[in-house]
Amino acid sequence: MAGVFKVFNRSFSSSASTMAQIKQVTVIGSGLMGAGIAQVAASTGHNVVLVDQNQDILDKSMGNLRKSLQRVAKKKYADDAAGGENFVKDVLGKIQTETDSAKSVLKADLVIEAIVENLDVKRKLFKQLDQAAPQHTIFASNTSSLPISDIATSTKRLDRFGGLHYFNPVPMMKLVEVIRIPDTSDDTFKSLVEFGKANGKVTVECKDTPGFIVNRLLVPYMMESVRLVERGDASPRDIDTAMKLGAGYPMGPFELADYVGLDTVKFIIDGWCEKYPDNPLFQPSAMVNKLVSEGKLGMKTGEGFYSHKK
Ligand SMILES: CCCCCCCCCCCCCC(=O)CC(=O)SCCNC(=O)CCNC(=O)[C@H](O)C(C)(C)COP(=O)(O)OP(=O)(O)OC[C@H]1O[C@@H](n2cnc3c(N)ncnc32)[C@H](O)[C@@H]1OP(=O)(O)O
Ligand SMILES: NC(=O)C1=CN([C@@H]2O[C@H](COP(=O)(O)OP(=O)(O)OC[C@H]3O[C@@H](n4cnc5c(N)ncnc54)[C@H](O)[C@@H]3O)[C@@H](O)[C@H]2O)C=CC1
Repeated sequence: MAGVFKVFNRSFSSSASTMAQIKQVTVIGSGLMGAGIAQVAASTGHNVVLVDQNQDILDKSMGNLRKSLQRVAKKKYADDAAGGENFVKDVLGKIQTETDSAKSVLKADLVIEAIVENLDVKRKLFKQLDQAAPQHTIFASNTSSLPISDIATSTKRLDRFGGLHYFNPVPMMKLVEVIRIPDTSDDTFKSLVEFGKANGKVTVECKDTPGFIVNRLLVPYMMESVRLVERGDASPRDIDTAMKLGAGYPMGPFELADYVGLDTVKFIIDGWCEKYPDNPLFQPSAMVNKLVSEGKLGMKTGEGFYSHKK
């Protein structure tokens, strides 16, 4: 689409190769991923507005973000405690919090959505943001498993829509998958790639295909792990040990599921089961469903497949 839109008070044709320079970033959802994305964006010089449903959630997220920054500072400023403290202060100073999502996007060059993995909720949010955000604002979703097109069609800015898929924990994981839909303009796509690189990440490009690259391979592996347990073939602990020591993975699949969050895991399984009803791998997992119904969501609640209580 070759429309004309405003970038920093200048008019550009979206068909010209002039990328929007991204300085102001709004991150919606301040959970595991949103807080990590906000941290990395602010650490790399961007001004960030971090949004969630209420101030209590935001305060808790900012507490976690501060702890994560302190871990980074400890390494980066190993011999310079004052430098480390300044680093943490400077980064925190670049992050504002907000509970009104429409207000949060008024100055945004880029909005990254990292809310719950539910298509209707994401569409409802983007429809509202589309009316509030300036013309030039690019929208991106961090979805793990939903088609970007299904989210983007809730807006009228398909040419300024794409996927930016970060990995957990965002400050440590080096990859960002950049997803384009057929309508994503070249300028939008380039801006998203440049933003990923400006975050200090390696970017890979992928079409809007289920699970993109990493989750297309990771989800079947994790699903097969839970099937092994459900068939009584091996225990979660032995599978985790086997994959760490036999395949060199930093975490086994059950440790990783607890790390990702079993609520998010369940959203992914349920979504893929609905989309691929004939694939036995994506049938609901009784074990995951039981844990979620008991509120055992993994590390975030202190218990999942394992106990994480200190
Ligand atoms: C099986 C059940 C059924 C499943 C159903 C299937 C559903 C499918 C679900 C798919 C989910 C997909 C989600 C998604 O979209 C994509 C993802 O993100 S997948 C997750 C990808 N992530 C990983 O694979 C993580 C693997 N783990 C690791 O790389 C390491 O274990 C980790 C870096 C997390 C921790 O390292 P470790 O050595 O184990 O522990 P330390 O605590 O010593 O940390 C090392 C080092 O790192 C620093 N650090 C760690 N976390 C942070 C942080 N959040 N912030 C800042 N710094 C951090 C820490 O300080 C240490 O630094 P040192 O200087 O070395 O001390
Ligand atoms: N957990 C993981 O390892 C990964 C998750 N993702 C994706 O990132 C997204 C977020 O996942 P997590 O951070 O794990 O979830 P989370 O549950 O930790 O955080 C989600 C946050 O969004 C907030 N929220 C929900 N609806 C909202 C709304 N309408 N407006 C503002 N805030 C809202 C919630 O209050 C919560 O704080 C999902 O799409 C998930 O699939 C992507 C990569 C890895």
